[in-house]
Amino acid sequence: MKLGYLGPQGTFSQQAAQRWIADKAGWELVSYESIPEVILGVAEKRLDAAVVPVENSIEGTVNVTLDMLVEEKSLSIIGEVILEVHHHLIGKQTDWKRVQAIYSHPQALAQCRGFLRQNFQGVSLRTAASTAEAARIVASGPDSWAAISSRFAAELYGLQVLAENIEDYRGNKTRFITVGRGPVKPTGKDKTSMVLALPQDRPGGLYRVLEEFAAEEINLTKIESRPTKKELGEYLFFLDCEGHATDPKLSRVLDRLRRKTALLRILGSYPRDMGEQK
Ligand SMILES: O=C(O)C(=O)C[C@]1(C(=O)O)C=C[C@@H](O)C=C1
Repeated sequence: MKLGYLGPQGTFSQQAAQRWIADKAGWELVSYESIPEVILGVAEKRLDAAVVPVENSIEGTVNVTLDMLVEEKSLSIIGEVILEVHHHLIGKQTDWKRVQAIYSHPQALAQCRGFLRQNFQGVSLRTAASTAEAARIVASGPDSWAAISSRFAAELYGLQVLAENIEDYRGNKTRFITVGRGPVKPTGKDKTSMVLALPQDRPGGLYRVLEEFAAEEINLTKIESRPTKKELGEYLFFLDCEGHATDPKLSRVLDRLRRKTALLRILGSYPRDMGEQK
């Protein structure tokens, strides 16, 4: 079975993918160059599943992942991995004064924005397809280039560490989801993700959705809105809650929501990552 991830070797996505298969047999990892390509790989059945980042504790949602989940209707979420993310400034040499360009993935640059503003004002910030790709670029470029990447990538691409743990807030975590083909059996410690649209713009529309979760005492773990892309001010709502869609309480809620929404799609019920969650 093939599990896709955002490569090249040494990305946080690879670490998350390795965590997801740690207790499973028969999976091999396949590297892709972008998040859309890896998700399409699953939709077009070249892959059995893929691990992709969906949100970060500092920078928020990875929009492309949510958008592709809506577009690719054959996909469902079958797992999650929460990873602690520590960024390091790495390069061919360790003198900060010689750094003229810093490469990284936009999410990583954003997670270290304060550090960069304080210490590298005026230095050119350049985006790369992933943190490991940034390390790879720096390894084959001049000494004045540096990358924001993981320690693992530094070792892999033969680079040195100029500064450690440069993320702007401690406890930086990224949540990844495994996108594949469902359904997944209940484990008793599950989470359900869904996307919905309200029938019309009227007072209390979202409240009437949320009251159903409150009535059954179901804990919501996330709510997020994304534009429908059709009309300014029109939104899709992404909700995550505790429980499996087949649990009696949650399936009662979902039945009632079907009558209260213009669109309701269950993106998946899957085991929660309890590993790094407090
Ligand atoms: O570039 C990587 O290493 C990735 O796996 C991507 C990614 C992301 O898009 O959020 C994953 C974890 C970190 O939040 C930074 C970058």
